[in-house]
Amino acid sequence: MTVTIALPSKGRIRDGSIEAFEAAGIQISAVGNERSYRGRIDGIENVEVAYLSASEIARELGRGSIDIGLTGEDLVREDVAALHSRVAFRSRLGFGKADVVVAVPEVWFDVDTMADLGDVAADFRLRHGRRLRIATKYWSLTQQFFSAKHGIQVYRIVESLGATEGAPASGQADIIVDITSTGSTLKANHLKILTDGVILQSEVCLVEALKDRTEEDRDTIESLVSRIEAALGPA
Ligand SMILES: Nc1ncnc2c1ncn2[C@@H]1O[C@H](COP(=O)(O)OP(=O)(O)OP(=O)(O)O)[C@@H](O)[C@H]1O
Ligand SMILES: O=P(O)(O)OC[C@H]1O[C@H](OP(=O)(O)OP(=O)(O)O)[C@H](O)[C@@H]1O
Repeated sequence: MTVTIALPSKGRIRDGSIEAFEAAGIQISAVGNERSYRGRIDGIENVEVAYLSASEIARELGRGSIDIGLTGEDLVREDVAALHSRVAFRSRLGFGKADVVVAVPEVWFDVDTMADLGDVAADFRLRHGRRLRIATKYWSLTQQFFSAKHGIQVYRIVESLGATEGAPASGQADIIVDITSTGSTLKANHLKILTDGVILQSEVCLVEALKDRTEEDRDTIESLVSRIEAALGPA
């Protein structure tokens, strides 16, 4: 059998992923020409490398169509349903760090916590004739955090696939749930993070799809995981 390992083909976590493999002494060579989206690991016969986008890696891990992948924890937690039965986070790799946060307009002076926001959400329809709108691409993380964790049930998610921080100013939403690293985009858009509004501290992880495997494939995976862990640290 063949073990398929997926690495980001582009974007902000691509270079760090390649460096992680180099640090572990794992050499990848392209199959076919230099622009090929498939590769092999030198010295290990039964491994195929697939280059996919960060969010495709999360999705394919959930489907079990790849065996291991390097991608952001936020994307895996957002995209994979029944997470614990489908994937295992094997190592946290220490790069691609960013927080998924709840942010509200700075001018909401009396709203600093999720409890304050819960009060606002409860009164919103009475005051404004509609539910509180949250702009985000993180539907699932938002629902888990608002409904399951904080018991806030009355809100509406407005899907936003880009420039989410602009949604409150443009009137498309009231508040946002988005990723932040330096905080400068939030600041530029006059938004503040609620004091208990950090939903997830994400970073790039080495993630394994949970499925039945031959002993040889399991050994191959364990050997790759331990080489990367030795170079970059365990989960
Ligand atoms: N400042 C940041 N802004 C957005 N994402 C960040 C940031 N810092 C780290 N990340 C992480 O980078 C990952 C997304 O990377 P990137 O946006 O490059 O992917 P992509 O290839 O564009 O994704 P897609 O699969 O949607 O095309 C996420 O896991 C995210 O948590
Ligand atoms: O906290 P900061 O350091 O300001 O980073 C956060 C911002 O960076 C990303 O957007 P980016 O402009 O990179 O575009 P993208 O949404 O296409 O990834 C992300 O979506 C946030 O908007």
